[in-house]
Amino acid sequence: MALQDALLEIGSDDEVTVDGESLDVADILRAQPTPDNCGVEVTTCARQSGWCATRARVLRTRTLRVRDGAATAKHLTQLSKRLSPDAPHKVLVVVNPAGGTGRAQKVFERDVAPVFYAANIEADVVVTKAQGDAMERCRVVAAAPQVTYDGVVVVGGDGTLSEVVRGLADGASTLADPEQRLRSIRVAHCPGGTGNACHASVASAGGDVIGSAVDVAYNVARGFSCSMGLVRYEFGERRPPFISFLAMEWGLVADVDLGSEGFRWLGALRTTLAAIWYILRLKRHRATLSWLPCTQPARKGGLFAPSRLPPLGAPLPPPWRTERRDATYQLMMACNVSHVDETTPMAPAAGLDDGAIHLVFTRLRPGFLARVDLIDGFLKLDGGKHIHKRSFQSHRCRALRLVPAADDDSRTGLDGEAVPSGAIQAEIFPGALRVFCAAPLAAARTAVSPPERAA
Ligand SMILES: Nc1ncnc2c1ncn2[C@@H]1O[C@H](COP(=O)(O)OP(=O)(O)OP(=O)(O)O)[C@@H](O)[C@H]1O
Repeated sequence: MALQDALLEIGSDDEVTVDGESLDVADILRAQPTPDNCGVEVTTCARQSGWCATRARVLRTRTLRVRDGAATAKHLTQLSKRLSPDAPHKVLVVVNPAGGTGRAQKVFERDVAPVFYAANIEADVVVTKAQGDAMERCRVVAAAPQVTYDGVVVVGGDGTLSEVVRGLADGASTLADPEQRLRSIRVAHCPGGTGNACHASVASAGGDVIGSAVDVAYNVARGFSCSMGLVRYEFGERRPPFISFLAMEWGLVADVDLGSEGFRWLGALRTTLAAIWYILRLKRHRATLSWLPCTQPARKGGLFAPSRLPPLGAPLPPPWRTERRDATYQLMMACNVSHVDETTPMAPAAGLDDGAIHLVFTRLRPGFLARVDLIDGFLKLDGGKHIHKRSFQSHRCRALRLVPAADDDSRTGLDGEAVPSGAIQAEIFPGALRVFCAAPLAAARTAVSPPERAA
């Protein structure tokens, strides 16, 4: 094996240098001595540097000169392990070959599997064959008497992740301590779908590069994780509750997302064209919207307990706030995370576990000016600047209720999936899930934003 003409040294303070240049121990995934013991083979996953680099992490293996290969490799391995005591040993990887533009399998093989191999993580890979596969597999995993996997890594879109989260929650619900079981199986989202909202929200909160599956795989390999809230949507007698990690969409946004399902082959262009189409033929969406402001921090726990909300149909006591009955809206989103796809921070202020649902809606006077305003809002979505427009209202809340008017036929979507329209209400459960994330986010204490003052 050819040795590179670079010398690796470990200083007395455990600082590692290669030809005098500092090497971050946290970037080292593997270190092995060469057969002649004159070198060490080091695999790193470090951020690219240089003016034309994207900053995304890159896996790289180099063979470097050292004085004692075996001793150096052992020392490096110890230093690296000390930094990641929670690194997973075994994970379940769920790949959806039908997600997005069908690149998930390639993303896994090219970007994720080599990182797991270098980090010595055992991976059981499930390639889904149809809708529901991921949910069923995760249900079985979470319901098992013993935890088999330290984490589930999704390579697909938000639809697949939604199946994984709901499957884990459903499986965990059969056990005596479902909340503990759900939190014990950490989840990661590698971008392999169209929207990849969860990935984008976690990456943007942790300073990772949005769209980089290598960054996600590195976080998994290191075992860094943080808490994330989940939202439980209730439909009364109509159907069982829905556990959501992402968002509820209603009105124009639901039309754009759900109404353009058949045009997935257009990629990101699908939503742009659909937005123009649905804004031009703007519909009236009428409903009664109420929410419980964040006057107190949300209570921990309770995701698997009976609902704490007043039954659907029962009046809402103060401090619930209600907009006008059967008011006209154009769009309404209730976001649990900041992004609704890789380029759209619909609720830019949303933290991963800030104990709040971020409501965003517009109530414009129907007409030509409403269309102009909405197009302007959509153009500002990329930078999250829509939120500064007067027409876009945003509120942080712990719970919400949406009751469409009797003659309203607007679509409703949960985590990108169409659900039957009708009255719906929801509550946030902070800290219900753990997700793999970048080191700074894992290190930061769970920041629950301060309560809003009562209106
Ligand atoms: N082998 C398969 N064939 C067809 N559909 C599948 C298959 N495996 C999973 N699915 C379903 O495909 C749907 C969409 O997948 P996914 O969410 O991964 O991609 P996407 O919709 O392109 O991305 P996003 O949800 O981020 O917009 C999911 O609801 C999932 O259940």
